[in-house]
Amino acid sequence: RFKSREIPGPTPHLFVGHTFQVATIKPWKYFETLWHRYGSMVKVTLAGDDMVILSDPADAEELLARRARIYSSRRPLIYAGKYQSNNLRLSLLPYNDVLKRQRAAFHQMLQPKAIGGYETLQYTQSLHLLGDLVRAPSDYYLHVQRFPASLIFKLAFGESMKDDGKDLATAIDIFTGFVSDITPGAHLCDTFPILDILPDFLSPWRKEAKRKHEREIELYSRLSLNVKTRMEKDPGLECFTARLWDQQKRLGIPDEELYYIAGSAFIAGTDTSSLTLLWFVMAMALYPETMREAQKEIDSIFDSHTLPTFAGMQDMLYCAALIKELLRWAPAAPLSLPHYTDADDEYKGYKIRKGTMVISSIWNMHHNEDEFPDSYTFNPERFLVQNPSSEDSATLIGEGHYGFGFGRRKCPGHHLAAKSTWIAVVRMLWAFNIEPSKDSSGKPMKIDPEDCTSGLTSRPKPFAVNFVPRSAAHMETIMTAEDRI
Ligand code: HEM
Repeated sequence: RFKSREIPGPTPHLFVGHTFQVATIKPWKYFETLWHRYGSMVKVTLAGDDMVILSDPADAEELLARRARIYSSRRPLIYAGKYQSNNLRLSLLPYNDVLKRQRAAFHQMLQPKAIGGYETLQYTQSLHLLGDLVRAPSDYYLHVQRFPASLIFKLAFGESMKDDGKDLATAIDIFTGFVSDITPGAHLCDTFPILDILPDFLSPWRKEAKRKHEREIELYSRLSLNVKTRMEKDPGLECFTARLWDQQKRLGIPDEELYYIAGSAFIAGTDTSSLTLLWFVMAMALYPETMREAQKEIDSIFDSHTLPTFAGMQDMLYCAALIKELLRWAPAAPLSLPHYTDADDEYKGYKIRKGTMVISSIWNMHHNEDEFPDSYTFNPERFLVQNPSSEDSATLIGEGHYGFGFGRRKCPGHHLAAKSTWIAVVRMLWAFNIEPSKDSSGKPMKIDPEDCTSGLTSRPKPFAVNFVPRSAAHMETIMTAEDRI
């Protein structure tokens, strides 16, 4: 059918292809070795299915953005079987009408014009983060994750997340399960669909998928129905789920789909944003010079009696560069999310078949030494530009790296993520020095960026750091501001 050549790649094993190599931990590391050996387009197979790994952003731009008509699909997990999560969860939907209406709903909530209205909430939640860090600095790992979770929870459901931590724990559990389920090669039945014909008693994964679906739908439906009840008393209630209920009839959204749209916002936004902040804490402990440089800039605008606000954002070029570098150095989703082709295609003389899984390796793109010299070092200076364009800072934070993906499936939350990360980072650096903890002999304890989780997203495992207040005046400002709300 094709006149063109096959994309280079390692020779597949009989029947299983590269299933067992790809499924090893940190697949982005395996793909990094393939990139160095075979070049920026590599093909591997999972038991007959093609997987193409892109390591050059120009190829990803051409295929996933310019040829988006062919390259924007996704595939439900065979593993999840008949459970609704498969055909309702935005990030797994093929390119169809359900996806278009879900993305339109997300766009309404997350477009730049809308997120300007969320600043007050970003101030309150980041102030709570500072307060938590003053009261219990050793629990930083939890506080830092709680900040985006409580922010997005309030945006999605119009109320504060309960203090008992139960909803947060369930959410962390849901996205931890999801990111491991969707990792290429994670479940054998997704690699060998033939296994799906086995009866239930030989298919333990079906029971597990059912249990996960029930827990998700319990959380999402409880929260969404609660919004509906509150809207009866308060028709002007402002939140994403309230707008979804308003539009339900017009857009023809069934109840279960509505629950999943609301829940997806919470889950997709929380995991990526929270782990990005954990990487930030690690970067500051590893690169104290960078921390001091950012603090110099922050101090030139906000004294110890003034909590940082977005008013300084446009002028704080070093902090903007630091956040870009954070998204480059530690991409939340090192392999983005897979895109699937809906038709045969040819590119650069290579054949790409219908049904191919196309992976943009953000990890490899961010380690291209020509574009990012000394790429394993955290160095915001690489993003410092003399003449920034007139674009707003939240837009600028999303540029110059590939951390939010490509084309029609690009992250719809990137403006919100840029601003939330900015306020949390700037306020933490304004208030604290972040330092590695010392062992009993007074030596700084080892912090290793390689010690991180593996899956679709990657977060550093807990590491020992101290949040040291920069002055009594800073702490006083935090406490007084918290008392006022
Ligand atoms: C630092 C924070 C974040 C990072 C690094 C990030 C990164 C990504 C990436 C790489 C993708 C896949 C893009 C592709 O397929 O090409 C994605 C998809 C997605 N993101 Fe984000 N994201 C972040 C925050 C958020 C937030 C705050 C929200 C919502 C409140 C969100 C909602 C989504 C959704 C719904 C998708 C799936 C889109 C689709 O399948 O069409 N993300 N994100």
